[in-house]
Amino acid sequence: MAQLKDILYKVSLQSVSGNMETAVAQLAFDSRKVADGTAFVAIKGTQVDGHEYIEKAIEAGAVAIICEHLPENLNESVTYVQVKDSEEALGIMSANFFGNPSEKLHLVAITGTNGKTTCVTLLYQLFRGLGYNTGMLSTVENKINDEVLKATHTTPDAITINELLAQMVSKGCTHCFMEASSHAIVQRRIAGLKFKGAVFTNLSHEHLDYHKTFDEYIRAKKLLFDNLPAGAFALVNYDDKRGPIMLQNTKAWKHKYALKSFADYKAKILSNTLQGLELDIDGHTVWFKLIGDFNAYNLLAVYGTAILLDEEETDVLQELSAVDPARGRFEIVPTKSGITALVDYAHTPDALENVLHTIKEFRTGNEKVITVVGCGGNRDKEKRPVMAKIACDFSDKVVLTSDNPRFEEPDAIIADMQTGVTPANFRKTLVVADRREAIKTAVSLAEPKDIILVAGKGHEDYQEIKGERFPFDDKLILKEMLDLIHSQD
Ligand SMILES: CC(=O)N[C@H]1[C@@H](OP(=O)(O)OP(=O)(O)OC[C@H]2O[C@@H](n3ccc(=O)[nH]c3=O)[C@H](O)[C@@H]2O)O[C@H](CO)[C@@H](O)[C@@H]1O[C@H](C)C(=O)N[C@@H](C)C(=O)N[C@H](CCC(=O)O)C(=O)O
Ligand SMILES: Nc1ncnc2c1ncn2[C@@H]1O[C@H](COP(=O)(O)OP(=O)(O)OP(=O)(O)O)[C@@H](O)[C@H]1O
Ligand SMILES: N[C@H](CCC[C@H](N)C(=O)O)C(=O)O
Ligand SMILES: [Mg+2]
Repeated sequence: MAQLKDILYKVSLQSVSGNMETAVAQLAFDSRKVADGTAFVAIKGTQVDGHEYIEKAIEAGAVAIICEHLPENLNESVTYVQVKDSEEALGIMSANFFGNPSEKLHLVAITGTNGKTTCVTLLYQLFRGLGYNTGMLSTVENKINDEVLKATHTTPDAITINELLAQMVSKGCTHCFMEASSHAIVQRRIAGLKFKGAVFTNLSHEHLDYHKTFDEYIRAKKLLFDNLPAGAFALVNYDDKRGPIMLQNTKAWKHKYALKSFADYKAKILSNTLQGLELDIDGHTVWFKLIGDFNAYNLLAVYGTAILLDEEETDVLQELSAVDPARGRFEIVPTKSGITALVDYAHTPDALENVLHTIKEFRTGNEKVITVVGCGGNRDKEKRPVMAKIACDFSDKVVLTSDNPRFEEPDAIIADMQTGVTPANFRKTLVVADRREAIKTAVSLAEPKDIILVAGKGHEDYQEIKGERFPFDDKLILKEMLDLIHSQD
């Protein structure tokens, strides 16, 4: 139990009606989760306005209401607090409620269009290997040391973040690495957190359904750096056009990593094979298990972060050479058939191009590359034709299919993708809306030595259709079909 006034410490208040010493047992921003003694924060969302649920929250036992505008009739037994920005208030309140756990460990955020999960996963493994109690918040899973907790978002809501950080602190964690999605930054899910550092991976086309313009998307990412305190570090990819923009207005200590540009942390790719990458990092030659040029950037970002956290160069590189990629990222499905089958979470044009470019570097030219790809429903529509075009340009056969259609019709999403297929490429494409059948088709078309890429879902173990998540795992289905169709090869 904490007093309302303590939970509101550092929140800028516009008006108060009622008792600020009210005891608060829990916070909630969803009226359906309110119980006796709750402080309910009303948030204007993308679907509905939380202010419309204030009455419901009070009926369910809310003792305090935090909102941007007050309801007409006030309930005398409830404290009303008016704030300018409820999302920001929720962030700060959550941090206060859980005892500001981010101040009690080294918290580092990774942002960018691609590579966040990869970087936090590498950092988590690296710091575990270096002997630290470590936490991680990622798209794939959240972790407190070896304990695995299910993740629902790339960056959880403010209450969940702080609750998890508090658990990490109580379990002795000294470090936590988290992804900061652009949605989370704009929705202020990370307000109230104290970051030791922030890392920028790259920026390319994504989420314009939500951010509307590319400039707004850039601004969302930049906000993370603008809000860093002096004394924190900002580490950015200086080969990315937007790297310098991230550093423009930050008070943090500025650092750069790059393969091509002048930077504090530099790497050179010495060799790049299906077995891994050999890099020269700051004068040390090291082998890594990760595959593909783009992973050289991720490894370098992780190396720079570790050095900025005062770790020893050689210890870091030794540990890092043993770490595994994140689940569903360029993951090769073992098969005896001689077919190279892989699953990758590439769900943006840039990621798809990177992965297919990597495959192009390995292939001899005597085999077929068969790509299975779809685009998410109720998400950025502009990326659909672009992803179809990239898939066609880099593959010999493309099976266009579904990837979490959500509330859209799968055929309509595929039709949007097809507008990116040029007449010359048309003969390369097949449409199989059912993803399981699409994978089966790709496997049937493949012969020994061919390469199959199933893109877009990576670690996901579901297909989301009309609000329901049905079990679906690209890797398992790919394996099942390979065993079924190619067991005699
Ligand atoms: C578009 C988006 O980001 N939506 C997030 C947002 O919900 P919203 O704005 O749609 O909320 P809403 O349904 O309009 O409701 C508004 C308010 O009324 C409240 N309410 C609503 C109904 C009710 O009966 N009572 C009630 O109190 C809601 O709890 C909410 O506070 O705030 C919710 C609480 O934090 C999130 O769960 C929700 O994530 C949805 C499920 C989602 O799919 N988000 C994705 C796009 C997302 O966040 N993705 C990024 C990763 C992207 C990437 O990296 O590629 C992520 O960080 O996961
Ligand atoms: N540094 C990088 N640059 C470009 N593409 C990358 C990079 N790292 C990974 N990728 C590609 O992007 C895909 C997603 O990688 P990852 O899951 O690490 O990114 P993410 O930023 O966490 O994505 P999300 O926003 O969906 O959580 C990978 O499967 C790979 O295809
Ligand atoms: N974090 C991203 C993941 C997209 C993954 C892809 N499989 C899809 O569903 O579009 C999102 O929620 O937009
Ligand atoms: Mg991620």
